[in-house]
Amino acid sequence: MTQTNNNMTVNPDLAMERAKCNFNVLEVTHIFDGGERNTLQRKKIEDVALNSGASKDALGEEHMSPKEKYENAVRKSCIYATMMKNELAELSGLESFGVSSPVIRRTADAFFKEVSPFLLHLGMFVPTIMGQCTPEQQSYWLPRALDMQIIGTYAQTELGHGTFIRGLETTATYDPETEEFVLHSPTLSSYKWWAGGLGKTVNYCIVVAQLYTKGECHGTHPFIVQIRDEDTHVPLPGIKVGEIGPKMGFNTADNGFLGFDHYRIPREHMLMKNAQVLKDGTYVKVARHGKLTYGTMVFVRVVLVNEVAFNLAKASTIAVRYSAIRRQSKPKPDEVEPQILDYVTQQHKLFIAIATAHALQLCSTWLWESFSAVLAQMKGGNTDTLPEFHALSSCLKAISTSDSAHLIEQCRHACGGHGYMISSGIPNLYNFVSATRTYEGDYTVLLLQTARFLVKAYEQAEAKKPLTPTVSYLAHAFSGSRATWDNSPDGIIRSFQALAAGKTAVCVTNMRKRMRAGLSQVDAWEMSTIQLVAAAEAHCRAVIADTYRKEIVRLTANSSPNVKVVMDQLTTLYLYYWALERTGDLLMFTSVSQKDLVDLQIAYEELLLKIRPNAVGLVDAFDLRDELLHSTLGSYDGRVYERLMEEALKSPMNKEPVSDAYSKYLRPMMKGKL
Ligand SMILES: CCCCCCCCCC/C=C\CCCCCC(=O)SCCNC(=O)CCNC(=O)[C@H](O)C(C)(C)COP(=O)(O)OP(=O)(O)OC[C@H]1O[C@@H](n2cnc3c(N)ncnc32)[C@H](O)[C@@H]1OP(=O)(O)O
Ligand SMILES: Cc1cc2nc3c(=O)[nH]c(=O)nc-3n(C[C@H](O)[C@H](O)[C@H](O)COP(=O)(O)OP(=O)(O)OC[C@H]3O[C@@H](n4cnc5c(N)ncnc54)[C@H](O)[C@@H]3O)c2cc1C
Repeated sequence: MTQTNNNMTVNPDLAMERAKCNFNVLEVTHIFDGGERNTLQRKKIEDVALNSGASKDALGEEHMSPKEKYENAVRKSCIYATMMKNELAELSGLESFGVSSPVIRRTADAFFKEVSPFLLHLGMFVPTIMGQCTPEQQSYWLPRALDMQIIGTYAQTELGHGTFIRGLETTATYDPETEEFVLHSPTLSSYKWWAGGLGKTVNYCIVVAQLYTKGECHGTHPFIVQIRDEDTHVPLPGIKVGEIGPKMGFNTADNGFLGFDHYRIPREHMLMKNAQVLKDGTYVKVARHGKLTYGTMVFVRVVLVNEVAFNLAKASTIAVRYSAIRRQSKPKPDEVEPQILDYVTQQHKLFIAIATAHALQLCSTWLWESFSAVLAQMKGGNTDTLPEFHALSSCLKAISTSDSAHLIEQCRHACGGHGYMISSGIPNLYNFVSATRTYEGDYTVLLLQTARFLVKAYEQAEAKKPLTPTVSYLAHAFSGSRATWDNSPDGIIRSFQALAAGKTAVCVTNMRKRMRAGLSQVDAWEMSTIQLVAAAEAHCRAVIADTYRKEIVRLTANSSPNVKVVMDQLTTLYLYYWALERTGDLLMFTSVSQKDLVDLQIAYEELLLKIRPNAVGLVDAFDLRDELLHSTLGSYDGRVYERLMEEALKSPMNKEPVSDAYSKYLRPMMKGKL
């Protein structure tokens, strides 16, 4: 039976959940939007972009051929880009194209079940122009890129190398005679591979290549390169470009390959903010830090934390709403089948997903603010805070993407068989987010970057030298006793820090032992990398827990009592969950006892029950319109079975009563005539 609510027919179980929610949902929405004003502005943007129906497809994307899917994605990208230039730019308060605006990103998702072929233009091409060009170069390229007169991508990865940037093989050799660079792909493995939009969409790209001048190699540098004619879009002579083929996801992103045959570009097309080649071929290093050319990657790592938090919020909204309408099994024979959300194991699967979406959302805002501060310092020529920020953004990118992918998959498990339907929305979310764990720096590789920093910080702490803020807890690593366990939120966070410090200490001790036994520093490091990754992970969990807790306390200081309670419950749940996931480590590095852990498990289970009545309210507070969810299971009205059937009937397989395959294959086989 269904019930009508605000002119909408709502599933009665969902209506009941909403009636029993005991906190003000809108207040929580405001917290995560960064204030009521932002919520109103976001809603206005969503109304303008989505009310016209321009984001909808006549036929579901999933029923289209790869070519149709791509063309449809380009069609909608063009509609959305035009909206951004006109209606949305002004509304979003952005002077120009909303390169990093989370609201613009969020709204764009309504247009694409997978991704836009323009993602790399906005996500990396434009940011690279902004971050790596001189002011003169910027004034030439940026207006054209922002106005979409040219469309670009970021071509760094090659067939042979993605992680090891210094190993890239594409060459850019300066020719002082003509004042040009000659781009060349000397081997098959030097072909650029993966860049989004490269296959068919873009006419320009940032190419990262080994710079040679006066016979000397100066390492990798970025160049802006035209690859297709601005009018006909035909690839230019000397360019070999195409699409790389079907992938697990990203199938509307036309990821491409690119090779150069002695292809010439003007000298001015090297992006010269950090290093220059003068007309006579003299190489001049401008930047004070050797890794500033990696700046766009750092930017995207920061953006990705927000991106995956948003996608996890979508998956948890779908799975929690579905769990409220789905009834299954009969544990008490005299009662009706319970909503699956009443099962404690289901709550264990889902509430951590909500809490993690909150934790990552708040960490992403905090990370963005830290990034802005680092950029401001670097403008003044000070790069002192960059190593700590690189370590921080690396581990947050690694852990946020990995946790989100895992929890989105857990949301799918929580939806049983129906979660496996493309129309549930969850498979597309998983396919998108699982790629974020790999691109922009693989999980292991980035955690090892953080571990490098941790080991150095540990050595500084050992020498009683000052420590930077995110690792200041390492100063307590030398007390000689195990950290005292205490199950208050602050106590648990201190334990997480003790755990990170303890794991780092073990790594340092083992590496020193191995070196004393005759191993080189490189080999001793390599042999310790399993533990180094674990130390970096522990450090990151301590940072996330600390930031989440502090931010929630700060942001709810003036909230109504029930909002304070439910937000406190969720942060506590997050801390308990991770403490219980790491009991072995806690036993190694803190004074926690077996009894403490048994008590903590019981406290965790009781907390799940306290959160249970507010579960639907909590996901409603993400305020995700149906157009953003793309889900038969997660829509606001909970008409799950009706939507599943409606979607099934749209399948082209249902257009004819008998499939052609019957007369072609089945019938002959069954009649013994094949
Ligand atoms: C509608 C609106 C849209 C808005 C846009 C929204 C965006 C949405 C989000 C999605 C956006 C885009 C989609 C993205 C698609 C994917 C794109 C890509 O994948 S591009 C390719 C990315 N590639 C990588 O990330 C490669 C990973 N590898 C590396 O980063 C490096 O090779 C390495 C760090 C692993 C190693 O570099 P190397 O030069 O070899 O350095 P060493 O290990 O020797 O370390 C030396 C030293 O340098 C320090 N270091 C390294 N990197 C940095 C850095 N970035 N900043 C500062 N310092 C750095 C390192 O710590 C070492 O320091 P020591 O002091 O010596 O320890
Ligand atoms: C959907 C998608 C979109 C992409 N878009 C772009 C794009 O637009 N532009 C672009 O330039 N690139 C893009 N990429 C490429 C991406 O950046 C790389 O795939 C990524 O950086 C990983 O590098 P790799 O593929 O070389 O992996 P590899 O480095 O070969 O990794 C393979 C395995 O080896 C391990 N490994 C590698 N090095 C080490 C080490 N030093 N220590 C320990 N373990 C190690 C890794 O952990 C991993 O398990 C994209 C990739 C995907 C999947």
